[in-house]
Amino acid sequence: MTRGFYIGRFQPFHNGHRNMVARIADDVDELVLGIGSADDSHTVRNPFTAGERIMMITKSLVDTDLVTYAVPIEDLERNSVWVSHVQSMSPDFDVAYSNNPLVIQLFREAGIEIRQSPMFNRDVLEGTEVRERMITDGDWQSLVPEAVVEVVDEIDGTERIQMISDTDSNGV
Ligand SMILES: Nc1ncnc2c1ncn2[C@@H]1O[C@H](COP(=O)(O)OP(=O)(O)OP(=O)(O)O)[C@@H](O)[C@H]1O
Ligand SMILES: NC(=O)c1ccc[n+]([C@@H]2O[C@H](COP(=O)(O)O)[C@@H](O)[C@H]2O)c1
Repeated sequence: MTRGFYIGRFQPFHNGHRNMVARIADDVDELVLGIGSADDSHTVRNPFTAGERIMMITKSLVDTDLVTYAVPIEDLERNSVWVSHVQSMSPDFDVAYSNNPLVIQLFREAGIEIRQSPMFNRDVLEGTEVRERMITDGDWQSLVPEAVVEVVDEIDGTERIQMISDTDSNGV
């Protein structure tokens, strides 16, 4: 039995993430999805709470063969102890997945196997692009699983991000 760990902010969970999970499913039996920056929400870069992101992920992955767990991971001031922090919150895992250079470096230094995947259609499958389209009333729905559209609608997510973008000067 192999268990993987895939960390991301998932703001929101989009089709690039969904494709990455499908690819990871070829390697492992179980997958822990780490909800990064779990303590952040209601900003333009991190509009959704950890709980809302867990809803998006759980509902998007109901039809996968994998056993999945979503675990919130708060940010820390110290990168040097971040991997230990992740391990303290997550079920044990054999291999980690990320395309983020800092995350890759930190897992490597901790002696944990880390695998990257190709980027899927990265010109549009990017959280920043999805959030930008939400703010400008563009077509963000085609970039995310149907279940994410339903969750964003349930929580009035586009109204939230549009309101925040008027007051949060930190950009998308
Ligand atoms: N289109 C994609 N194909 C494959 N992997 C992706 C894709 N988009 C993001 N990832 C990877 O998924 C992980 C989590 O990504 P993250 O939640 O930061 O999304 P993002 O699209 O990079 O978002 P943002 O634009 O908000 O920074 C990272 O390792 C990231 O490189
Ligand atoms: N020191 C830290 O808290 C630390 C270090 C590396 C990554 N992270 C987090 O891991 C996640 C990585 O996900 P992304 O690949 O989506 O950026 C982010 O939430 C990021 O904040 C945190």
